[in-house]
Amino acid sequence: MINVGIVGGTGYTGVELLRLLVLHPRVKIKAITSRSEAGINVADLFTNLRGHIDLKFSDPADAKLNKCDLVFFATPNGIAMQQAESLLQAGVKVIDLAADFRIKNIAEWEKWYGMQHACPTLITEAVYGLPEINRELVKNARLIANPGCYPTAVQLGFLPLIEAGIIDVNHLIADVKSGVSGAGRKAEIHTLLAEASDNFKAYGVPGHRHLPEIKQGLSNIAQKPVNLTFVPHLVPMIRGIHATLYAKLIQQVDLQALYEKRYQNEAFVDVLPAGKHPETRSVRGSNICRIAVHQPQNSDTVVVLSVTDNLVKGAAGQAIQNMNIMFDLPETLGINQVPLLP
Ligand SMILES: NC(=O)C1=CN([C@@H]2O[C@H](COP(=O)(O)OP(=O)(O)OC[C@H]3O[C@@H](n4cnc5c(N)ncnc54)[C@H](OP(=O)(O)O)[C@@H]3O)[C@@H](O)[C@H]2O)C=CC1
Ligand SMILES: CC(=O)N[C@@H](CCC(=O)OP(=O)(O)O)C(=O)O
Repeated sequence: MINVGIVGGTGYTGVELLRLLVLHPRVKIKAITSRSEAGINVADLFTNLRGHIDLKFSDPADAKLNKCDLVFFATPNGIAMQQAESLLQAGVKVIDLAADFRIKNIAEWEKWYGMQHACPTLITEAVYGLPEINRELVKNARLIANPGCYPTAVQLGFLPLIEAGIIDVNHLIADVKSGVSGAGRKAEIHTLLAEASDNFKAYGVPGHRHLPEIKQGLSNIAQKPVNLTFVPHLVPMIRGIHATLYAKLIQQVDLQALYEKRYQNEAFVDVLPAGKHPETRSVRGSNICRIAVHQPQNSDTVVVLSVTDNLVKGAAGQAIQNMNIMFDLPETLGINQVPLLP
């Protein structure tokens, strides 16, 4: 069994990790931390877990994390970087769901995240955990930077086009919508029911912190710098990411065949038949990214639609996918749930 610790067990990604891990046949959850709920039974706070878990939240300072085989950080940015080094030294693997180890250029990270990096020496070693690109590196990793929710949907959507070298990478556009759980469980005015429901707005247009992450990933695939306009939106739904991606074709190929071939061996990427439009509810609660590729009116513009559940393929599910790969388990173990409809 893999002995697992979760730091930040009361946030939305933390409780999603719990929902998936309590039924994972090769995992034993040893510790779940919360500063605000320390001493409280996990199943008293999250009643969906009643009958599945018999643990109390512990304060992060008291949790015996260095006795675990793996620790997930489901914490705000800037927390994992303070503890990763000592855990690795104790032989514990680390998966950070936040952004502490995602960006290789430290000055760039410090600019976007507004803090000094506490552990720059580990950035080179950290593996960006998008298995569809980095599976071989994930296998031997000790430290995983789990991708952001927007970056997962956008990178998987653009990937086949960039790998094939058939689009102009200087003018990429990602128009992306997120449900409000993407903002986390902490109280904030913009996620109040009266603010977020029956409303729809863009935000972060001058610059969102996922922009450098997506550009870094796409530039690695292209093996040259890419230019991207990224516009996130908040939509009145709870879960889900819907990315509409635009690029200019510089070469005509059978796009449907390209996407089907690229993802034919990927358990968690589903390419829809030609002409279809994926819906966020078709992936809700699952680790699947569903993609459709279109070339409207046979013009030179390709439009890709990519949907995920931000809390699963965009966070907890992808983190468990990485864990399965790191521990040489079947990649789908414990995370092949059928999406919830309606
Ligand atoms: N929501 C989403 O869709 C996605 C989120 N992420 C990232 O995952 C991480 C967690 O997100 P989410 O679950 O939404 O966040 P939440 O705000 O919902 O939860 C944060 C959790 O971290 C704990 N925490 C906060 N501060 C500290 C601290 N200083 N030390 C230890 N624990 C702390 C909180 O519990 P307590 O205060 O009681 O200790 C809480 O359990 C974030 O970095 C987020 O950006 C990534 C992809 C998608
Ligand atoms: C809707 C919403 O507010 N989304 C969050 C991003 C989601 C997130 O969790 O950011 P990381 O993946 O980098 O951790 C935002 O725009 O700040």
